[in-house]
Amino acid sequence: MLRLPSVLHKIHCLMTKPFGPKSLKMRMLVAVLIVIVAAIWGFAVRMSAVLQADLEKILIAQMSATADFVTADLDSELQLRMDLLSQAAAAITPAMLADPAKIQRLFEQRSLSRELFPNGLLVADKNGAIIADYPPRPGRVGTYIGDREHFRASMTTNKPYVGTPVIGRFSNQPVVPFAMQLRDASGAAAGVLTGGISPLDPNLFKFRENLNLGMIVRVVVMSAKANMIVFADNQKRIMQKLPAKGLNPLLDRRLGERIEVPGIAVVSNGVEALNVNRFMKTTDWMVITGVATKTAFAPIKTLQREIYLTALLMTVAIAALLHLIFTRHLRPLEDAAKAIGHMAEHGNALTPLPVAQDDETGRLVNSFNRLVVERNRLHAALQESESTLKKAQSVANIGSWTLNIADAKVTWSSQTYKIFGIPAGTPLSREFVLNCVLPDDRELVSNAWQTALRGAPFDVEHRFETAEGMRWAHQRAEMTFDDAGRALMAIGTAQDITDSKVSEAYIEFLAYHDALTKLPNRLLAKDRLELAMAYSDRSHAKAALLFIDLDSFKSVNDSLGHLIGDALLKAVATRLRESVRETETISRQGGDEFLIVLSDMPDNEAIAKVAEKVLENMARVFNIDGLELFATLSMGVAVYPDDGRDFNTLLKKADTAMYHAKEAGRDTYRFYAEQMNAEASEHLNMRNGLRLALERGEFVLHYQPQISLASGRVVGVEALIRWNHPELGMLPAGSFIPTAEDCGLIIPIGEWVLHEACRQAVAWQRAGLPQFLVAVNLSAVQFKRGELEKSVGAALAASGLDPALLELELTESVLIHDSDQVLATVRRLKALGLKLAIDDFGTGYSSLAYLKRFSVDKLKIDQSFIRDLGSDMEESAIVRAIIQMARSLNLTTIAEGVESEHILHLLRSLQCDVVQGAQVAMPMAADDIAAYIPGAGKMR
Ligand SMILES: Nc1nc2c(ncn2[C@@H]2O[C@H](COP(=O)(O)O[C@H]3[C@@H](O)[C@H](n4cnc5c(=O)[nH]c(N)nc54)O[C@@H]3COP(=O)(O)O)[C@@H](O)[C@H]2O)c(=O)[nH]1
Repeated sequence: MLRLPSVLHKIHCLMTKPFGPKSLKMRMLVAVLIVIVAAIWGFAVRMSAVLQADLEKILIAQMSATADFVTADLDSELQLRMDLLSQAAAAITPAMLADPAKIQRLFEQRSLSRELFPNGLLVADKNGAIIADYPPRPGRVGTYIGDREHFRASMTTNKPYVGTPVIGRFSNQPVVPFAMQLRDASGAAAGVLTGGISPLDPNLFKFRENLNLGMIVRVVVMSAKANMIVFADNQKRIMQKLPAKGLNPLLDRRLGERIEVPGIAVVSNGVEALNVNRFMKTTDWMVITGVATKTAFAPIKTLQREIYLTALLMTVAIAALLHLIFTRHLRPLEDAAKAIGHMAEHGNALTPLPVAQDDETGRLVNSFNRLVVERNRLHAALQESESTLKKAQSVANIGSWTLNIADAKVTWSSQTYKIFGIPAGTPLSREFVLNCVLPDDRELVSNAWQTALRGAPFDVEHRFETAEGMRWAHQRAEMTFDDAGRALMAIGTAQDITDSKVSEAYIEFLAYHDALTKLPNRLLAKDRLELAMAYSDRSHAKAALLFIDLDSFKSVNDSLGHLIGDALLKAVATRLRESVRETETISRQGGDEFLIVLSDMPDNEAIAKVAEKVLENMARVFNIDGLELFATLSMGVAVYPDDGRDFNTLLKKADTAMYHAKEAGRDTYRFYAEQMNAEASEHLNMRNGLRLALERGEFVLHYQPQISLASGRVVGVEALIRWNHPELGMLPAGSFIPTAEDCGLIIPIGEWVLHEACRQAVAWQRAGLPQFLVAVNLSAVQFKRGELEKSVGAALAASGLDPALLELELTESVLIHDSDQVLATVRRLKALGLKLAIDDFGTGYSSLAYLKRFSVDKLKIDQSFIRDLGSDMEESAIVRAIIQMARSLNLTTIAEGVESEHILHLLRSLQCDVVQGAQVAMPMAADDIAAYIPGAGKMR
């Protein structure tokens, strides 16, 4: 598309070069001049031609009249001589032929006109010998003329005959001979009478006297038969031969066809002449009268010159006049063109022009002015959109570029310079641009370019170096082609896609790796195990999958927070990596679970060695954020091909083996054994069973009494859930609570426990039992996911139990989390008026701070300390410290797992407040409590 300035420039050029080949004025001038000059000159030429034709006609008429006159005159002269000769011949009798003297006398008596035949008369006998002459000349008689043409012709005809001019044998001058046959008595030719006259004789060509031939008219008489000129104005030409055939086509035609036609021809003296011809009646002679055209047309030529000169003067005058008119009328147009040209050449802003007159030019300028207004509006809009585009490109980090194929000229937008880290304005070339591409990617870019030259879209991603390091660019271009399919120009964009490339790479990395530890994920582990299995098939070695689960990681997470938990996981990943060959794969499954893929293992012993090394490495203390932590793990091992031939089977079996390692006391590993499989299915069955148990009401609560050491009375009971399994009988809480926590069923189960315990407590009171606390265990899961306050409130409301008789047992890990949410929940629970006991106290991260903050009422010292109380000094010290600390905080202490009198005694000496355990009473059904309490009114 032409841009407006270039269009303006063209208009300007056309208008401001008035005599250039593209000048409108010149073209109009030339066009009008052609019309006028054609008319003038057409008229002049036509007039000149008509005049010439008319003059020609007049001349031809004049020539014709002259020719007719000359022909008639000459015919009359010849006829006169032929008649005279006939009469003379008739007078010569046959007898006179026999006696020539008589003929002589006859000539003398008759005195035949010498005027007509100045050259005299001759009589020849039939043999051609002259027998008489008049006037007699000595020596003439006896002369032979039988060879003359006129003699021979007359011997064959009985008519007078005009012969071919010859040179007279006696006069030695040209002679026109006349001849008449003489006959004998039998009428046969007996001789010839001849008479002669010179062609120069004025008596023969008398017309000369009667013709005012003037200077211009010429007369020529010629004999076709004799092929010579008989008479001519120019005497030298008399008896000359006629022009050879072809030299004068008009003459050839006249003589050949014997026609009388006027015409112009170049005659034998080289002069062009207009002439007419006539044939004589008395002989074959042809008379031509003519006039030299130069002379004849002289007057008309002068006239023609006058006409042409007038036409020329008129042409010049009209041209000048037209030029003046056009200049005057086109001036406003030229002025407008100059002004437009000025704007175009100097890049001035386009401004409307003054309108000089109300005609086509005025309308043109008006249209231009409207165009200027519209163009200025569009220009402003374009500038705005260009600036928006520039901003958008800058935001999107997109630059643009062009490449002219013919001269390899490259242009870059400022953003493109910025993207490639090259100072704006640096001269560019195709080579320079290619050199910006990282050497490794140049072939890729070149190939893409070559393909684009053949019509495919140019779309390539490549790397390039900048001062800040390697970056990625995405270049796209569209090519324009000529009609022959040759590439002309490429217009493209360049975008810095480094960020998206990095993200892409990270996303790709994340598809196969764990974001936290950067270890391969399950997918990649699967892939690696499959490679290891394929290798084993070839090498007859073994492969192994080690399933690792950290022991007690949950409590680390719960007690120290996720940040520490994450840091520990990363440190564990490093330890695992240190434990195996570099070629082995370590993978994180999520949470605290890891996999190790071992390949090329000769036997199980080698696999066990790796497992032991892992455990050994884990035994060292971890320093996480200044905290010294110990982490152990449980590991299950499945071996290929012994335990399975695919990833999923091996994973399942390694998982099962890992559970067995856990059950075996943790911090150990187990190879998979078939027996384990059955147990794993049992675990699975249990989940389903728990769900059904809740629906079918198979849960029951047993209650374990808690006795005050001071009073010996039952001060409380701990509600402990039991599953009355239809096939397996009464199952203890420890056998299914962890599974219920795992699968989330602990929420509805926990709610049931709360309702049931509260209901039972009220039932006991109603049955007249003394008041005592009912302690209900709460799982951390309930705290996190359940709506605990609602459940507790609902249980209290439903049962009508006094909240002061309800005690909730929480493990330390719940409180240690110390989040605002936990604090708020605990405070709201406490606000209900119930009691709070810390279960398993001493096993976690015991802290005085949270005990105060959460307004804890009771510490329940863990069984593990109580069990070894008598034998282990350290444990005794711990129990003592806990009891003293509790006293200082005004908290009640309760010892659980009291199994002997000895321990009971020790606890009493340590001033523990309450005891619970086999030594006192094992958990029992609700009905048994009613029976137990009155009897146990006082402890022994
Ligand atoms: N969230 C809930 N947890 C519950 C619930 N009911 C029980 N539990 C928790 O399950 C764990 C195991 O409980 P259980 O199998 O019921 O064992 C309890 C007692 O039977 C047992 N015990 C009591 N005295 C002795 C003894 O002298 N020796 C000995 N070896 N064991 C004894 O101790 C368990 C009570 O422990 P604790 O809660 O720490 O007081 C257990 O952690 C229960 O908390 C429930 O409804 N919800």
